[in-house]
Amino acid sequence: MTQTLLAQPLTAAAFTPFGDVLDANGAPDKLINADLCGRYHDRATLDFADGRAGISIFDAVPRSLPYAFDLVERHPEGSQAFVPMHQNPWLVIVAPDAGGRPGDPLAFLVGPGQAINFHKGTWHGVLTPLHAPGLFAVIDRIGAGTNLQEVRYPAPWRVIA
Ligand SMILES: NC(=O)N[C@@H](O)C(=O)O
Ligand code: NI
Repeated sequence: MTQTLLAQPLTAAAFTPFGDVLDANGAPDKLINADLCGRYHDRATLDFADGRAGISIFDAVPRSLPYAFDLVERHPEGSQAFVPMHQNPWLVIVAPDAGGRPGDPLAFLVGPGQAINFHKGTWHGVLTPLHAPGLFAVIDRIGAGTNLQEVRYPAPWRVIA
C-alpha cells in the first residue's frame, strides 16, 4: 500500500540528523578578496574514510511530483554532497537508520541557493531534480569497494508538495 509523504522546505535544523545544509544565509564567516567576497567557511562534515575526495558532475533526469520511490541507499564509507548547478527547487529524501535498515523517510524541497551534504552512512534517495537541467556537482568518496548499500521499501512512497 503506497504511503504519501509531504515534502517540507529544507532547513538546517531539520536536516541536522542527516547532514549539512550549505547556503550563504546571514553574515559570512570572513570577508576575502578585498572584501568583495563573503566566505562561509568549512560548513560541511566531509568523511571519505580510507578513500579520497572526488568531484563528479551528475546530469540527472528531472522527475515530477507526485514522485513515487521505494529505493533508498547509503554510503557506509563516505559522505556525499550534492551542489546544484542551477537555481531550481529539487527533492531530497532521507531516512533514519533503524537497526541497519531505513526507517520511515522524510522529504525536503531544496530551495535556490541551498546545497546539501549527506553525512557518512545516511540513508537517502537518489539525486532527484524536479526541473531541467538536472546538473549537480557531487563531492563524494573515490576509493576501493562499492561504498553503496541499497534497500527497497516493501511498498512505494509517494511524495507530494
Ligand atoms: N550512485 C551514485 O553515484 N549516486 C547516488 O549515490 C546518489 O545518491 O544519487
Ligand atoms: Ni548517494
